[in-house]
Amino acid sequence: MFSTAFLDLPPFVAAAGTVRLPGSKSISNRVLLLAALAEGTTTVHDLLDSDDTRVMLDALRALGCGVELTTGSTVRIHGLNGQLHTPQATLFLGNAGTAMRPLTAALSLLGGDFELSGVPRMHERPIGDLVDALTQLGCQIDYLGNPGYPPLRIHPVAPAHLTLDAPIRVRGDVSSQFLTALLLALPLVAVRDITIDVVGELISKPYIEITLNLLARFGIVVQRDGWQRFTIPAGSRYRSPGEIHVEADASSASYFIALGALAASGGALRIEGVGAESIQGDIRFIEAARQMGAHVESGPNWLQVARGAWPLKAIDLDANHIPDAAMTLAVMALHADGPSTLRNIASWRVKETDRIDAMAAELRKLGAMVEDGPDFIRVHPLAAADWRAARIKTYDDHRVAMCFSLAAFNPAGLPVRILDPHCVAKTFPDYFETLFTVIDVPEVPVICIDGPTASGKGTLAVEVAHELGYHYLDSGSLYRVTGLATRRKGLEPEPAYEAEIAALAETLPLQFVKGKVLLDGEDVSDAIRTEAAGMDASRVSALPAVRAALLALQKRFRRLPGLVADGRDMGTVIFPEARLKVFLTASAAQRAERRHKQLISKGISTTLDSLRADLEARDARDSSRSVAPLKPAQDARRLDNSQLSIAQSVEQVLNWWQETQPFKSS
Ligand SMILES: Nc1ncnc2c1ncn2[C@@H]1O[C@H](COP(=O)(O)OP(=O)(O)OP(=O)(O)O)[C@@H](O)[C@H]1O
Ligand SMILES: Nc1ccn([C@H]2C[C@H](O)[C@@H](COP(=O)(O)O)O2)c(=O)n1
Repeated sequence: MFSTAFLDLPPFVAAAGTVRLPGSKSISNRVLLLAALAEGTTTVHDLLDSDDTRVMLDALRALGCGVELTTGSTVRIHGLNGQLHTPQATLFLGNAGTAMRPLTAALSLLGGDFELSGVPRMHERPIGDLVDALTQLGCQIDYLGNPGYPPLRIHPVAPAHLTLDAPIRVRGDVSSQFLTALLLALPLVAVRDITIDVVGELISKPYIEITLNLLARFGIVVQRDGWQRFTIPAGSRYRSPGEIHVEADASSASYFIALGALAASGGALRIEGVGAESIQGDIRFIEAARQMGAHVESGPNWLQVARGAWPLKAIDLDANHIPDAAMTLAVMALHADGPSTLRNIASWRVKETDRIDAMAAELRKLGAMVEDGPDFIRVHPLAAADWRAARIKTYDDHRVAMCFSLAAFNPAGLPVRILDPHCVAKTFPDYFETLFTVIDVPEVPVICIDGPTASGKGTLAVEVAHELGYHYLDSGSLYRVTGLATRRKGLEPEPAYEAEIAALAETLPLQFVKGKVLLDGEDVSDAIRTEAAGMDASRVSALPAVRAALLALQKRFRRLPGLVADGRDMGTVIFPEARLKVFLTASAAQRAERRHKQLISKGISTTLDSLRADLEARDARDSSRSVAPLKPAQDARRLDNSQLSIAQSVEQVLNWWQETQPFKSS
């Protein structure tokens, strides 16, 4: 997951390959609650691991439910059988509507003292209609902040004091989660038939279908009269199905379906974990994508997508049945042959953010003309000349972030900056990493930092890579490991052994794991950092065959979203086309002092004078060798950091990097 302040996506040109999607959030959180309320143990496979499921799991633990995390994405839930072990708890539910709404209903009926709160946005998301419905039953719930919104306090009520004989009326036109919450919770008290009447036109019906489907898996068969009346039969009891598999998230599939529809070439994009037969309503995104021209095939638990019509065909769609996935259509609409309108999407306004406002504002930043109203959005296509490189605000809304990643696919070849990319953790923590496995870009960005020993290249490069979310290549470590392997083989790091050393370098069993350097599984991170190892590295690095042997390995570090590489010849030989090359220097006295401090802090005793002599000897060898000598690239920016702190050096390089980017500071 990217925890950086922003993530820059270079322009995409093609997409192909296979992605496996994480489990559905809607199914995961419903299954967790049902498993917790049920009798027996439920093993849940392919559970989504995300912010929203984590708050649900934490809440269940706080309520005394046994939660065992087994392998990977499998969780075992020991059901409470409708009886609370802990009738008092304070639950923080983040921004997870799929936890807040159903838990409010279930805990109101279970009899206990509870406080439910969330992040500030959760306290702006309405819950009054659900609280009103529960109050009709006799539940006692207080608002701790604004009436109609969390946080809430739930007071215990004896089952005998609940009024179950009259139909419970609940509004269906604000959020279908209110009805879902009642359907999931009312079997707890079904000593008689309990009827729910929906007031107003029920929105997002497919989500109710998921609820009914999963209730049936847990032994509750709800009788339905159209979409207006639902009856939970007397004597309903939750029974664990034993094992249950969570389908991959159909809403998450929408980004990859769109990608397949947008990708010009490169073959088809295969999506695994969800197929057209899915129980999730958002799978009907396929119909909308096909309507726009996408070529979509499906089989059991898979989808395959390729570009069909181009430009895409504009649509005018009542998107009430696919509220989440429909956001993806708004970005696809930029490539359509006319304006596209998404209607009946008022629920967008009460989601993680006001999604109509958010989508309109960010699409406009890309240069698009957008019209919007209380329950619709109309997006006009964007001509190549009108696209702008935008910094996309994500409003702590995972779907805004994921949708706008698709804007990196544009005819103008412009990058997109996604601000606060970590918001995808709500439902798809590895979204960007997954995206990077299937997209093709003309150029993966590289920043080169070259310079003499102890100038601070490594420190600077690691920090810059961290700020940008880029990969890091410490090319010196490759020569250092080669030097170590040379010694271990009983060879001298000299020209006489050039061929043998090059053969060693070619097949180094090297791994970089969590900042450690492993040689054949052994952690050699400290062994390669001694001054003697540095000297050996310098010697082997002067051998042309060794440099050639390490060339391909270094180039393989260039992966999305970008690379910061440090060494001696990053800008001159390995990545000569890099947009930013920095040649970092500091006075010999400063460098010797820094290295001295560094070694002392590691418990290695040495003297300043010997260190200075060593580093000057190393600089001389590195600069005078015949192949790839240490020297600034012609277009390198020089930075003498003798008088700069590490933070100042990092800031300078990041500023230079920003200067190479087309983003306006809007
Ligand atoms: N601008 C700076 N101001 C003060 N100290 C710094 C600065 N940059 C780096 N240092 C310190 O100098 C020491 C050497 O830095 P670093 O290991 O990053 O250098 P290097 O150029 O990568 O060395 P080598 O080429 O030998 O691997 C570290 O202890 C680091 O914290
Ligand atoms: N791109 C590179 C990186 C390193 N070397 C050589 C020369 C150095 O003295 C030695 C150790 O590098 P360090 O870890 O100090 O950065 O490796 C090189 O020739 N080319």
